[in-house]
Amino acid sequence: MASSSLYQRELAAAVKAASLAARLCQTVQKSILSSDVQSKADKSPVTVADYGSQAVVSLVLKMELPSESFSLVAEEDAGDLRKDGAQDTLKRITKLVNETLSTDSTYNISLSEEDVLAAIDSGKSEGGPSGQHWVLDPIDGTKGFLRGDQYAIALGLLDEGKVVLGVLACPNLPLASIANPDRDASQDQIGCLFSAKIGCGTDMQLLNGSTAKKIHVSTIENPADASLFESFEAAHSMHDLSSSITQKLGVQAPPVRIDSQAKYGALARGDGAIYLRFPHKGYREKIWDHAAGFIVVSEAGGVVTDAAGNDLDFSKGRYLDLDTGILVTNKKLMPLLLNAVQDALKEKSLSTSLL
Ligand SMILES: Nc1ncnc2c1ncn2[C@@H]1O[C@H](COP(=O)(O)OS(=O)(=O)O)[C@@H](OP(=O)(O)O)[C@H]1O
Ligand SMILES: [Mg+2]
Ligand SMILES: [Mg+2]
Ligand SMILES: [Mg+2]
Repeated sequence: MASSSLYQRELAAAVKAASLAARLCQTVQKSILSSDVQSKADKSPVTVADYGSQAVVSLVLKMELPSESFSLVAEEDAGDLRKDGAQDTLKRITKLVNETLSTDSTYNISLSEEDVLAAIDSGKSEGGPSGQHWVLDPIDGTKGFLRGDQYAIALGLLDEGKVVLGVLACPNLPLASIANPDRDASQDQIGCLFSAKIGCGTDMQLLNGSTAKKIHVSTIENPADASLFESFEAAHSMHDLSSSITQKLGVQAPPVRIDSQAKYGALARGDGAIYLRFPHKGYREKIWDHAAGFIVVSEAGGVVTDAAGNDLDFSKGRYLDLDTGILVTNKKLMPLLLNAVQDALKEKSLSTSLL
């Protein structure tokens, strides 16, 4: 067990940063305008909320931890916002950031557009195996955010290449199990925050501030009783491959498809027992898409590996170097899951070599 005071200030700062960023995202999601959505060079969407959330997290961490050196590896950068024609968008982001920070009575500041650009661009660190680095996905699941579905603000801290704490704010995740088709959605309390610190377990609280309780992964041992999470977007994970794996395992329930690292949070509290992610060939996973989710699941008693059963290595810079895909489940099911994955991958490579 790690000492309970280790990383305590950092965890409190991370919870505050992610909660304020979630507030900004909720404001934007309520009033999403098509002009708020831009397309990055790789055609993926980015919104005023992605930029605003990144600025808020960066500013709050710096204000809460003023004496510490600051390194942030984050998804977005302000390059497009500095271009001609982006002035109105930048104005809107700056207003949103100032309004969000002013909801916390301890902050009495007014940021300029240049301050906001600088806060966004402070996320350009390369990370790596030495020292401490914050890792941020300001909105994970931007497509889900745009659809009004699940998304997460995902913030982790690396120390000497290892994830030592993580916070996942999931503004649209119900408190009740997301995998239960019989739940009455109109009765749901919505908005969950997961937090984990190395050696200290995982907590969940309502985003609006209820007291935290410890959560644990599912104790299911028979794969027939397990349910599966996977990406909502088929472009992000091969649904046919996870379907052949779950057939081998005898999983009965249909897959639950939700966006973002909300899948890690839902698995950490036992809503489902397996999360499979198989990106199409050539895609390289980024550390911000997994760091917070990884520790939220690990500290809740779960296991996260690549498709060959190797631990994830967050010390290699902005990308995760891994074999084929990501598997998440409890300790009892992992050996069975690994066998099924290996079999399904062998069959897939045989069938493609016959084409
Ligand atoms: N081609 C491809 N393959 C795999 N993954 C990709 C791909 N393209 C994008 N991404 C990343 O997926 C992140 C969204 O997470 P999920 O796949 O879990 O959710 S979703 O179902 O796609 O909404 C998403 O995170 P955000 O950009 O933060 O939304 C991306 O980092
Ligand atoms: Mg993105
Ligand atoms: Mg992401
Ligand atoms: Mg993102």
